[in-house]
Amino acid sequence: MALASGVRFAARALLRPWALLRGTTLGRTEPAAGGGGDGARRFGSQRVLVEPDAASGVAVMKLRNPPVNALSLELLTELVISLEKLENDKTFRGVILTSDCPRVFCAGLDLTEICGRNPAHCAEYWKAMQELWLRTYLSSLVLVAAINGACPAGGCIIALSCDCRVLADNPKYRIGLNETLLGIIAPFWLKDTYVNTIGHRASEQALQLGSLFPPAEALQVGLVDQVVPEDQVQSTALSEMARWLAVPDHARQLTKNMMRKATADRLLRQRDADTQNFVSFVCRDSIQKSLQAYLEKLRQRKG
Ligand SMILES: CC/C=C\C/C=C\C/C=C\C/C=C/C(=O)SCCNC(=O)CCNC(=O)[C@H](O)C(C)(C)COP(=O)(O)OP(=O)(O)OC[C@H]1O[C@@H](n2cnc3c(N)ncnc32)[C@H](O)[C@@H]1OP(=O)(O)O
Repeated sequence: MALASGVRFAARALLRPWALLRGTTLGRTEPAAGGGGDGARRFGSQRVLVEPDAASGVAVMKLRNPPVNALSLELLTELVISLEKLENDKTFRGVILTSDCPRVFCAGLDLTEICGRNPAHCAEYWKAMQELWLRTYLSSLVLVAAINGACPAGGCIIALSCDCRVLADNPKYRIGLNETLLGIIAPFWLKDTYVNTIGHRASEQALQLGSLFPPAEALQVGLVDQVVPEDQVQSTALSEMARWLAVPDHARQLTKNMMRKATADRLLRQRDADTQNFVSFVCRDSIQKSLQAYLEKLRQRKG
């Protein structure tokens, strides 16, 4: 499914050389764990490990930005590049998105990318977040989220952009859009994605309360599709992938586009306004203070 040319252009313009080169090993391949035949060679970058299996047409894409897979500008950029590489390789039909960090799938936006940063950086950062959402939400691939850890806010939106979600049955692994608890709000396209997944009334309540759902409640509200023992998340994600890949790609892709295009177009039509809105909102003194206080609280928790 071709993304709007504007998005492709934006992606290329966004993927500045330094972001690609800083500590990454883009393009370098290494044997996947356990060897494996042709096509089993890993590739990716410093923060995204891709384990492709050409025989099945499925790749496992692991977020590897310790300690909590906070969505730094580099991680956002590397995720877009890795996904684009797999989409352009017709060997692959599906991607399982998971975490290489223990206990956390993705901690959401890297708050250090917006706390104490200038408006120009916040704008660049938010464009990268928009781009990742557009890439995953509209991907021609089948995306299955194997959620093997905590999944708040920005991490939840990545999981929601996938076609389905498998969550480990650990009460510490909570998922949801908790932005209001930080004193911020989810932008309309996150709200739209939530509504498209769990419905308007459930979204209205969960967004206002900043709800982080434990597995049983996440399943009940429809935020995730399966809750399984932690050691069965990856195998269950593979089984779910097989179910989706049993459908002819073209028909599935056209149907996915029919279901999601209107939501994505809403952002595409007003990307710059959304960016300006984000920058003016997060750069307010009151919001900066709120985010700094939240970060401080996180850092003191271990004390
Ligand atoms: C009109 C609308 C306009 C604008 C909208 C405005 C904003 C955009 C809105 C929505 C989009 C998305 C927003 C977000 O994603 S905001 C971030 C939300 N994330 C969270 O609330 C999660 C915070 N983290 C945690 O709860 C825990 O860290 C976690 C459960 C993930 C893991 O716990 P654990 O005990 O394993 O680790 P910690 O000791 O807590 O953390 C380790 C280390 O990492 C730092 N950390 C954690 N999360 C973040 C983060 N999101 N950003 C940056 N740094 C983070 C933490 O401080 C520790 O650091 P250190 O002490 O230095 O080791």
